[in-house]
Amino acid sequence: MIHVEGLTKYYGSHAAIRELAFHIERGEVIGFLGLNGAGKTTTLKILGCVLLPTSGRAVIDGYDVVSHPHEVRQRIGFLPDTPPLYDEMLVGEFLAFVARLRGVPSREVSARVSEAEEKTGLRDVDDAPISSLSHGYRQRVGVAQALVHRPALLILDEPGSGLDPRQMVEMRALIRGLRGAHTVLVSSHLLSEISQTCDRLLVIKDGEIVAQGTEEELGQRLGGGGFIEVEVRGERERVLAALAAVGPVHVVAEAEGVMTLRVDAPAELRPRVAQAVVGAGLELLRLDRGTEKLESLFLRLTRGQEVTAS
Ligand SMILES: Nc1ncnc2c1ncn2[C@@H]1O[C@H](COP(=O)(O)OP(=O)(O)OP(=O)(O)O)[C@@H](O)[C@H]1O
Repeated sequence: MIHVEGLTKYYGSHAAIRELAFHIERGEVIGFLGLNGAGKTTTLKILGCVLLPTSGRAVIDGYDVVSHPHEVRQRIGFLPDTPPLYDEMLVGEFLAFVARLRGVPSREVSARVSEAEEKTGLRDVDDAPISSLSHGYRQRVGVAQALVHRPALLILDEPGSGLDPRQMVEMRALIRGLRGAHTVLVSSHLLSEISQTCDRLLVIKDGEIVAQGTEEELGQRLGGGGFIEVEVRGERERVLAALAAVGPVHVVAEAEGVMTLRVDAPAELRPRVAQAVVGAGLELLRLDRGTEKLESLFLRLTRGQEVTAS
């Protein structure tokens, strides 16, 4: 769906991105991760036909973004870092306007607007002025305008920007709901924002792709290997003995007979942790995959400590 080769963009003498190369299959949901200034927006604007590259090639659904921008624009929906919303319009009216602009036949506009509102949870604000919406709802309208013409590819530049934690949970659910109908490329500077939403991650640092793969693969490649967090009630020695069968165990906290522990093992071994605890007659209070560590690994990667690129 997206094929990028040697993509480079200079602003004056400064290379915002250098020799980017990656490939995204149809139907994939890809997270594009990098700290502020890493080059995410520059890359996404080139893919969105908003900016021309200095050199290199980006091909979307078989069409080159430089030589065939019209064909590319028909196939993509783009949420830029600042959504292009008209404050004085009503939500439904705005989406209908965008649908017509993107060539949706008049008789289908109303159904497409309803479909976009349904997907993004905007039904209740169809007749609300855009100016009256909260930031979270404005971001949803930004996503709705990107998908109202049913593009094969959705490019979302930091859809989580400025959202509070509850709105962030809703945005993640929204993006998960797009799977199947669209290929999605979504950027963020925080792993936690897109964690568990994406099939694969592309990590960009100082204008270069420094790693790509699933969260699990990146964790392993970065030396993390993943870990499992578990809270158990029971006698200390029995708890430790039961969990040691799964992997190396570290006690994180202990209070009033409840132990919080970290087991150094990949997240897929959670069922084994559960079996070990319950099988030993202990009480399992909580069982989570450890994501904090991956976040810190990601920060290490993007802040510049030595890591092998994939
Ligand atoms: N119009 C411009 N003129 C000059 N330099 C620019 C321009 N736009 C971006 N840059 C520089 O290019 C680099 C990459 O910027 P870009 O906006 O693509 O990064 P980003 O990862 O999207 O970061 P952010 O999340 O802050 O937008 C940065 O060093 C930035 O300062």
